[in-house]
Amino acid sequence: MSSKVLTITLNPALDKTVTIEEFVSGGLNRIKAWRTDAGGKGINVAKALKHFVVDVASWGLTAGHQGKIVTEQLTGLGIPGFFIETEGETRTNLKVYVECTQETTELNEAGFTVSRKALHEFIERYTDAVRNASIVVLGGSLPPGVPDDTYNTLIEIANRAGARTVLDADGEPFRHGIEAVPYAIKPNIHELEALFNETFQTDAEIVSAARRLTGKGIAYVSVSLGAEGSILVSETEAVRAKPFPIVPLSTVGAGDSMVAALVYCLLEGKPLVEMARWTSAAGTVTASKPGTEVCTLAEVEEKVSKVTIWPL
Ligand SMILES: Nc1ncnc2c1ncn2[C@@H]1O[C@H](COP(=O)(O)OP(=O)(O)O)[C@@H](O)[C@H]1O
Ligand SMILES: O=P(O)(O)OC[C@H]1O[C@](O)(COP(=O)(O)O)[C@@H](O)[C@@H]1O
Repeated sequence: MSSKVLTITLNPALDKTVTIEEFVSGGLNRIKAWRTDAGGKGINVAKALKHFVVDVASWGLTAGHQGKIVTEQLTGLGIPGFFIETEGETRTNLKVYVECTQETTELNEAGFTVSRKALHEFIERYTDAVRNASIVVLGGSLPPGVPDDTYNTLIEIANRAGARTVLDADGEPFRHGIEAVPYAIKPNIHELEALFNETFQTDAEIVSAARRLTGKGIAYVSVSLGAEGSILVSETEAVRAKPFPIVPLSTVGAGDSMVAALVYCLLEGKPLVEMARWTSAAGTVTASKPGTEVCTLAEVEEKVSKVTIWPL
């Protein structure tokens, strides 16, 4: 394994997106259109990085027939993958897009139960692989059987190997992962608030929360704010990005596209202001696409100048 970027998805999914005109709670909802896409945070990051012509490999755990569909989709996209098989079945994550509100509602399953043997084997192979990676992206929920401190373990291994890490997770796995000091993180505002058990009303409050994290040694904290855009913070700079208007078709994968753009900017050595533009443009382009379809390089390049940026 010698890919420059390694993305890790311990809880992959087959994302099933259904489109309905309006949602009738407690009634019959007829599906107008549906599609399935390989999903899970690291997998989506790999899909976007492949579009960005970055040398990327997608690693993780998998199970069952749906797992084969996911890995076959990755192969079809030309993304090298390595997935340890475990018992059970890869989850289906249902995404409901309601046309009249232009909102996406997500119903994510817990995932397969992972044996100690499968996890141990994965960590052994990962330890070898990170020696050749320049950036490691870790993202998403942890399936049953995978301890909450697993991202902490994986980040420490990558740190020791000299690879930069990017973490995008939630709850306890996120909290533990942060203790290992990843190079960059991309919480959405809800994940940031849950981490500190506080609510943040203003940009200044978000920057000050992010600075508590850069103070621990995390180089970049990118906080996404849905349709409101994002805030990118380093130890010395903070920038607010406001996206151009779109018709949202599915916001699924928007956060993952931001992570992919962040990785791309790190590899390209772009300054923080450019990173803020690229991450915002990538997330917003993906939010304008159906299902778990992610932005391409040409689409993002066309939109970076349309992002409004100001310093905080
Ligand atoms: N409705 C929207 N309109 C415009 N841009 C959006 C919309 N939803 C998401 N985005 C873009 O995608 C980024 C990530 O979205 P967000 O929902 O915050 O992330 P996550 O998917 O990780 O929860 C935002 O910062 C923004 O740039
Ligand atoms: O592991 P989790 O937290 O359940 O999230 C998995 C889901 O998140 C996604 O990776 C999308 O994430 P983002 O919308 O944050 O980019 C889906 O493809 C997948 O169904």
